[in-house]
Amino acid sequence: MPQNLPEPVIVADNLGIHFKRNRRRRRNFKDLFAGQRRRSRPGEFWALRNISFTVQPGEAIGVVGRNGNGKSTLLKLVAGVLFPDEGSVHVSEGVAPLIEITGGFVGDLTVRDNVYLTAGLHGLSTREVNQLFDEIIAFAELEDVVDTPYKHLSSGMKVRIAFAVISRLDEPILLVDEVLAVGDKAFRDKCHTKIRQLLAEGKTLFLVSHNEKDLTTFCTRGLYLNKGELVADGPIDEIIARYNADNESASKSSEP
Ligand SMILES: Nc1ncnc2c1ncn2[C@@H]1O[C@H](COP(=O)(O)OP(=O)(O)OP(=O)(O)O)[C@@H](O)[C@H]1O
Repeated sequence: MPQNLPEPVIVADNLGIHFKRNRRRRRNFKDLFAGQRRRSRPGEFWALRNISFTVQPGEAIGVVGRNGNGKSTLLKLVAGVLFPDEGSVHVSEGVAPLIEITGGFVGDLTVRDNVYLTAGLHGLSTREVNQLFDEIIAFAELEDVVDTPYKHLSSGMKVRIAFAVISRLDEPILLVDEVLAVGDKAFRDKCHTKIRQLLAEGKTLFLVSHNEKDLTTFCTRGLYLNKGELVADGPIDEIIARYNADNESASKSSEP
């Protein structure tokens, strides 16, 4: 008898996106009607191409790859912050993204207003945010700056409040980019405990990290991106071993 697998929460099918070098580029509304098979123009390069994978609910996936190899771009595509130029990514559940240090927060708004805005955008009512607000601020340990404009916070403080909000959105999929590396050790430990709790509740995790310990602690499966291609998809230990082996040989070949 075939096993009844649950419906996947993320399906990436031949996903690709290209950027223009030396210029920030976002797809505009007109691009949406320009057809799926836009070819790369001069000065453009594929940041990701031919990426296909399926994620089941509750999986914890670590994304590895050297700097600039497309990890954050992949998370942004899953979060719906960027649109693909080729292929598609279908995400069937809500996503809580912690993908940039700003967490999508607005610099001129206070910490308080940003908490209400971000939680509101993810569907929480004002009453629900009222109930969660003190817990969020206490987790972030930012009681003293609740009415300070977000832009005046330090990098570590920004990550604290972003994580505190994002981790309480109760979305089934959590996307975490390298940002946690910015927090101090005590806060990182708190975040790790929270991530463990969310995984135990059955949430799906996508974690981009250069920290092997974090990857092996939280993730069971790894995706290895190299020059914008998905070169390996498998158990996290095997993926890390392959990534390390590739990098050792790369650093040896560049020795004088
Ligand atoms: N908006 C953009 N416009 C132009 N190029 C971009 C844009 N965003 C990313 N890139 C480029 O796409 C490539 C992949 O970037 P990405 O941030 O996904 O890499 P990464 O693997 O997350 O790197 P890191 O480990 O340093 O965080 C890089 O060459 C980067 O410069």
